Amino acid sequence: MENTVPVYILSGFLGSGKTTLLHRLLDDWKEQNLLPAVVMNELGEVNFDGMLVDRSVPMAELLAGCICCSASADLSMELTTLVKRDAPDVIVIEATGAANPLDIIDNVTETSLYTKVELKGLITVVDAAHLLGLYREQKGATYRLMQEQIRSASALILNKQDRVSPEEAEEVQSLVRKWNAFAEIIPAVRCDVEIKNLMEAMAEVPVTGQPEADDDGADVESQGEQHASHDHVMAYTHYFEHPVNSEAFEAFIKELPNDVYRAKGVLSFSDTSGRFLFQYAYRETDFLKINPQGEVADVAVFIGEHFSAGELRRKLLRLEGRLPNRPAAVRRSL
Ligand SMILES: Nc1nc2c(ncn2[C@@H]2O[C@H](COP(=O)(O)OP(=O)(O)OP(=O)(O)O)[C@@H](O)[C@H]2O)c(=O)[nH]1
Repeated sequence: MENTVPVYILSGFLGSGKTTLLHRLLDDWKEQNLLPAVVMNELGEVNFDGMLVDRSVPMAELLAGCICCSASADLSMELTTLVKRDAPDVIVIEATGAANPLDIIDNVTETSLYTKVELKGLITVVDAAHLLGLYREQKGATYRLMQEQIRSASALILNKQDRVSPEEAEEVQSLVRKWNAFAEIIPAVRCDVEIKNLMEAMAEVPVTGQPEADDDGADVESQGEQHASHDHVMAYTHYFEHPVNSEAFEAFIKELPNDVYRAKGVLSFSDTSGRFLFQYAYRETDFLKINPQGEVADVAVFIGEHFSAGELRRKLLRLEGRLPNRPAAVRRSL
């Protein structure tokens, strides 16, 4: 097909490194004088990742919902609008970490029936340490979703190699190979991969959206539960009215329950100047000093399963020196 815009999907569980890879892809395309466009999807109400993307990159945002179910009609519309309005050379879709890629594949291929887009690849970024942890625990829904994301990939980045030993790296690689016999597996730290090799590897593997069933029969089970696999994922967004003490905030993050597996936010601290983008993924925290453009509130999003949003809210209000006016649950129902 001529004059079609290649589309790449970035998949991978929450916090695995998709945005880290996105920046590397964008830099590479810009170096080649190509105009990339981005579709970003977040479970929360705020697009923190988008704040760090160069303003020259056309962007569509699908917020407060998962692209693979509630936002799927919007995805087609956003793709069509981007192509018509910005004429990009390439489009990359960063799905939420809770998304099942099969639905996104369906959506993009359907869009290509009436808009000149062509799905060229699906890159799944895997947090090697997190996957190994879940494999050892055989932990339910998240583990199955990760399997699904790995099976659908046309290239796999086995990221966060700095968090596993060489023996564990080998163990996780053979596990991933068992679930996906075709995709190139590229081990990486901070998704530092040769983009040219990544693109060439993907060109060899078609994106079928029809993962092979493996010998444990888990595929049949997970296909029947495509949406159920992440229905239980919830997000709580907290808007700050006052700066918080940085040490007290770090202590709060350290004590987050295991059911909160991802958090991000923009914060001002009472004991240090400037504003910070904070990231929390699988018990690791990063703070990056930033200077957001335009109006950006101090806000944090917490993502996980079955955690008490009311409890988090109360703790954060205490950190801010505000007393809770009323419990979060009551507030939502008004
Ligand atoms: N230790 C370690 N941390 C990493 C690596 N790659 C990324 N990170 C950090 O992991 C956190 C999550 O990275 P992101 O690139 O934002 O992950 P993501 O998949 O886009 O996250 P969601 O959009 O929330 O699903 C950030 O704090 C990164 O700096 C790695 O190889 N090793």
